[in-house]
Amino acid sequence: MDFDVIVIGGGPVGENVAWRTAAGGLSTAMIEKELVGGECSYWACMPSKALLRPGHALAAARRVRGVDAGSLNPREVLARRTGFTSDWDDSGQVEWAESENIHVIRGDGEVTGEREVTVGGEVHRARQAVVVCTGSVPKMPPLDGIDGTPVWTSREATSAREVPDSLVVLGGGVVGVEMAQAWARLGSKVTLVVSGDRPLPRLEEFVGPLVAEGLREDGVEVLLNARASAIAPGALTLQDGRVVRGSEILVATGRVPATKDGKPLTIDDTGLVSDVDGRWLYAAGDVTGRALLTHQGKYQARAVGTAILERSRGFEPKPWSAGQASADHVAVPQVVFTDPEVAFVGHTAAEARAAGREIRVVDLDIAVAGSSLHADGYRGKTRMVVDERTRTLVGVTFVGQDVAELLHSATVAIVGEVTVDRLWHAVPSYPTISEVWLRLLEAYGL
Ligand SMILES: Cc1cc2nc3c(=O)[nH]c(=O)nc-3n(C[C@H](O)[C@H](O)[C@H](O)COP(=O)(O)OP(=O)(O)OC[C@H]3O[C@@H](n4cnc5c(N)ncnc54)[C@H](O)[C@@H]3O)c2cc1C
Ligand SMILES: NC(=O)c1ccc[n+]([C@@H]2O[C@H](COP(=O)([O-])OP(=O)(O)OC[C@H]3O[C@@H](n4cnc5c(N)ncnc54)[C@H](O)[C@@H]3O)[C@@H](O)[C@H]2O)c1
Repeated sequence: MDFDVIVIGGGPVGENVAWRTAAGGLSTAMIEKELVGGECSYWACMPSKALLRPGHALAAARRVRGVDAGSLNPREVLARRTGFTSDWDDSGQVEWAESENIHVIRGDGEVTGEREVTVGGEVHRARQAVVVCTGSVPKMPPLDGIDGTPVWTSREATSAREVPDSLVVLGGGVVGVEMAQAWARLGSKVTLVVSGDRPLPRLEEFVGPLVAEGLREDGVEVLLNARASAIAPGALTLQDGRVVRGSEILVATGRVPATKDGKPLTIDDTGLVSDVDGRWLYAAGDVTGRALLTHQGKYQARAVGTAILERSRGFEPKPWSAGQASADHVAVPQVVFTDPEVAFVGHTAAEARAAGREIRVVDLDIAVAGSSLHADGYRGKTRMVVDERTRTLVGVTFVGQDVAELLHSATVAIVGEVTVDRLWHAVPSYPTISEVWLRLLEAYGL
């Protein structure tokens, strides 16, 4: 069949591209080989956060004197999680797509020529654009025995129907720390194997140790500088000869783009794939390797959808217009949903220095009236990285209970290029944790 736009991959990113082009009047098909809604809805963001939230609610209640906190009921927690995945049934999302005039095609889509996509032997043509939104897949480390050993990936870790007695988690990235805490709080005996000196190594250096401390308080054994060399059912061998055992082993050592060669599709800010002539092939989301995050992929999707529509009408999108994902370079926000929570946006101090910026770093404990009311003995830290030349923020990190909702303030400040002098006039309400902004600016010297 012929369409104006063909989107390959019906995850959150593909859905958003298709939604935008269909709403703009372009006939749009979306091809999905598994479940419409993608990784995020069924095996990633939603079920992982559903597994974490009950434990966080309980921990929060226990930190307020006078509250008689109960305990977790793992069966109910798992049932609530399953509710968020609609029991791995995508009929609701298919219904939504069709109600938005998106033509859903089931099957494995492949680009077989210019503006041509083949699904199950049937060739479809796109008059305007083909958009690749195929996401990413787990990356397996080169360990002896990895091929013959059944392991958990993030899929099993988010969809398991029972709490394993014990769990070994290999990899101290975001998936590793979130799933280690979720399953530990549900009663599993968890060992987290981290190859470096701290988990979350790409974040500000104070983040990983605080998260490791939180995990240890939940009974997780955190092994640092522990390099794995071999794997067998229920046993992970480290390079120093130690063997770590568990009823399941979760391999959480990163993801690779879902392309034939595992390489990302490099794009410009309108989503056009580099080195392809004719301006017809676009990509967005995890497959581009830009930021493996649902919200940022959906932002790219909105840019791609807008760019396709504008080009179909003879216009060229400009930087920072809705047709370009300009913020990808300056302000990608992310929350790690552990307890303590980690929320950060923009560049770390190390990244800013490496980029040659003249910066000033302000570090503070989160210790304001709002935090002390929020939880007895509240512990948290924050860092603000300021470009001294423009007096604007380039990065902000918060670590502590319930800091996630603080993050958007930092994102707005960075994207808006608000100077610290003007930020001074954004008065945080008393007594909220946002008062930490005032303390940061005072510590900066205002
Ligand atoms: C455990 C875990 C937790 C996460 N938690 C968060 C979080 O809290 N917040 C956050 O922002 N991000 C989170 N992420 C990242 C987030 O899941 C991804 O960034 C997001 O799913 C990317 O969306 P996407 O549409 O690009 O890809 P996907 O969600 O992977 O969707 C791609 C879709 O394309 C389909 N597909 C692939 N190839 C083809 C083909 N050839 N033909 C047809 N269909 C195809 C796939 O079946 C899939 O449905 C998490 C990831 C993991 C693993
Ligand atoms: N809350 C969220 O936003 C959220 C949650 C989960 C995942 N995600 C996204 O999904 C993506 C994938 O997450 P991830 O945790 O799989 O990847 P990651 O890249 O964040 O972390 C992988 C970790 O594994 C380590 N590692 C790699 N090879 C190893 C080996 N052989 N032995 C031991 N450790 C090894 C790496 O040093 C790294 O710290 C992330 O980029 C993240 O953006 C986001």
